[in-house]
Amino acid sequence: MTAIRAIVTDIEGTTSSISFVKDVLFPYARKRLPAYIETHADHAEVQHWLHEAAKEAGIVEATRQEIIELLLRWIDEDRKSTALKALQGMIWKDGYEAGEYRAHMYPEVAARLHAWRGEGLHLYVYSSGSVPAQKLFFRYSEAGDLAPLFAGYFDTETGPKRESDSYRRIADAIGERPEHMLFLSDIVEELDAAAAAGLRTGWLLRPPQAIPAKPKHPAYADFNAIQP
Ligand SMILES: CSCCC(=O)C(=O)COP(=O)(O)O
Ligand SMILES: [Mg+2]
Repeated sequence: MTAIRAIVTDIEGTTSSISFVKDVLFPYARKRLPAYIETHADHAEVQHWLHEAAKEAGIVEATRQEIIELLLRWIDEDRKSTALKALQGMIWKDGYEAGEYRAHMYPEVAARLHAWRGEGLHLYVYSSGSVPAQKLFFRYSEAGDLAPLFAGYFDTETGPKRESDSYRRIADAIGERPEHMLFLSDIVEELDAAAAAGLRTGWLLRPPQAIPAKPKHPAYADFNAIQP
């Protein structure tokens, strides 16, 4: 079998629990988003993402209040909007820096990432969370600063996670052939897209989820079960 040289990992449901994202990060951003936008309305980056959100919603002219309500609705719907994710990331920064939370890591993840890195594998992240949010997530993790382990980060600016072209772009960006790359995720549609681009796949089915008798992708209960 072709050697794996690069591992690309999803975050939510793969390295970390869905509940940390949904029950800690999303409510933190939801509570602070209206005030954050009001107080940062003259910041170029905030203006850019508010404009992108309006464009995504097909709104030609909107008041700031209407955009805020739109973004709050998208948080509730867990919409994987690049604009929303960028704004959420800016808000989460304050919470990490103030020590209000640290990113959850499943217990074996940090040691396994260190081991893979020690074996010479190159590690990357591909998540719907913005690249700045991903960097904060691994920098302020429960298992310490894991950010130095990663050679690169990709978000939906590279493309949607359920489209195979996104994985081809990641392969091009890191200069690796798809068959030497392993993509880890909890979402079958993401794994299908990665496999269609020629990547190897690993399906994380964290307990209490059961591993099916004939899984559609190689399936693992945790990172220790993966042998790249
Ligand atoms: C990077 S931190 C927050 C994660 C997030 O907002 C999200 O939508 C996670 O999606 P994933 O693609 O990692 O399942
Ligand atoms: Mg996921």
